[in-house]
Amino acid sequence: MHAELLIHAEWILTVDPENRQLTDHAVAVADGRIQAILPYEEARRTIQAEQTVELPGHVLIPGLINAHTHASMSLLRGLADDLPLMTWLHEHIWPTEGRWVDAGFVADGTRLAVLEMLRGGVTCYNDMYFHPEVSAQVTAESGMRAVIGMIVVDFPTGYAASPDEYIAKGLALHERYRDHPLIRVAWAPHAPYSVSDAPLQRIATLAFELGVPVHIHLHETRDEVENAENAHGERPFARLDRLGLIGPSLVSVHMTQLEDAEIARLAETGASVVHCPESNLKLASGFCPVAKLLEAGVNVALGTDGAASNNDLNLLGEMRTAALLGKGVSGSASAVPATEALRMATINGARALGLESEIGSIELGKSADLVALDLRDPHTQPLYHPVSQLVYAAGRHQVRQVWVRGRQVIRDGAPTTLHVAEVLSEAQIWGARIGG
Ligand SMILES: CSC[C@H]1O[C@@H](n2cnc3c(O)ncnc32)[C@H](O)[C@@H]1O
Ligand SMILES: [Zn+2]
Repeated sequence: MHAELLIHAEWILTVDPENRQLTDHAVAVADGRIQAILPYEEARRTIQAEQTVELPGHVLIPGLINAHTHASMSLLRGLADDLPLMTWLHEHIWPTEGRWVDAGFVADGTRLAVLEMLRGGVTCYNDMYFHPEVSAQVTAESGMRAVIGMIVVDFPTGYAASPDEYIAKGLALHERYRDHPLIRVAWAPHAPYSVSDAPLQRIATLAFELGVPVHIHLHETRDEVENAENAHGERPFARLDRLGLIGPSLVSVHMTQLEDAEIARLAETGASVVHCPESNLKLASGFCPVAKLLEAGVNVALGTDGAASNNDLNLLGEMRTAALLGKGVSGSASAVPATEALRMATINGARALGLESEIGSIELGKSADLVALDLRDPHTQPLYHPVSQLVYAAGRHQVRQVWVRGRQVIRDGAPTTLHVAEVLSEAQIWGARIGG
């Protein structure tokens, strides 16, 4: 058998339905896809590889999936800290966005975020931000994978003037990326409090027709739910259900306020939840009942949210926080074990984004979106269970090799498609402009 690439790793965590942990195996890649997973000796005998990468002491995992972020908000990292959500948004973030966000901001911010994420082993992200056509282009150029949000809000911004215009721009984006190998699109109405019934109903119809996900902030804080109940006598979840949005394409982000009946409804309809533990902690938004959701059979993925509320785009850190917080919130040390946190950051993210047949696990025929971490560091030794070191102890500097669709985008810790000094210099210029 001929392969373009053979990756020989000391451990492989497949995250496939059998959740295999393989030792001394190799993954063969052809045409950007996983062609074989074999014991290394057998691979050596049977596969003619153009390139072999030897990874002693490394664990190979599926690329991590950041299921909710606002990539270009990386340029607003550290601008306004230690505030609750609504003060942070209304008094700091939205005024700053109104003044500074344009296509150039989104290009430079997305590049900074893509660089940070690739270096942290994230190979795919789900975005919601202004000028999505710019994020899509920058991401595709960097060789990363993304689901780009076709954003909708009721109010005018520098990007669009009305819900109809946001939707028209979204449809144009969908058309532009219809057959792209790395870029997909999703509807991204910002939140129930910022998008009214008519555009939400139209989005429900269009999502069904186009077969794309609907990505929305939902039940982020108790205030959000109480304000809606006081104003309209209805919880936002019930309103979205009435408008036809609770279903298999729903990617509901945050969900810190959930009643048992809502959890049952999520499970029954096949909707996904994206848990953003660090953003929820930093904004003191509340706690998503992850253990209960998993128990009920709801698909729970992991996201960082934007770097302005996290303040990093580190999925390794997010797995650790999710595993620890899941135990704290449920009162059970067995809740959200390391293997589950890894599933949330990989296959569950893929499922939420409608990409389960393509990414999220190391399986035959799937895209070769792969990450190798070197565990030969004092804080990840000795090694009883690779998944334990990965989730509870590993850091981003241990991400050494990253491939997306079989293309190496990080080699020995350094990007192959982005120029670090240039990306940092543009970020510093924006920092001086905005802060000065
Ligand atoms: C319509 S573009 C996205 C919009 O969302 C804002 N945002 C960033 N983080 C959050 C959050 O945690 N909750 C609600 N809205 C958020 C961002 O600043 C953009 O304006
Ligand atoms: Zn968000």
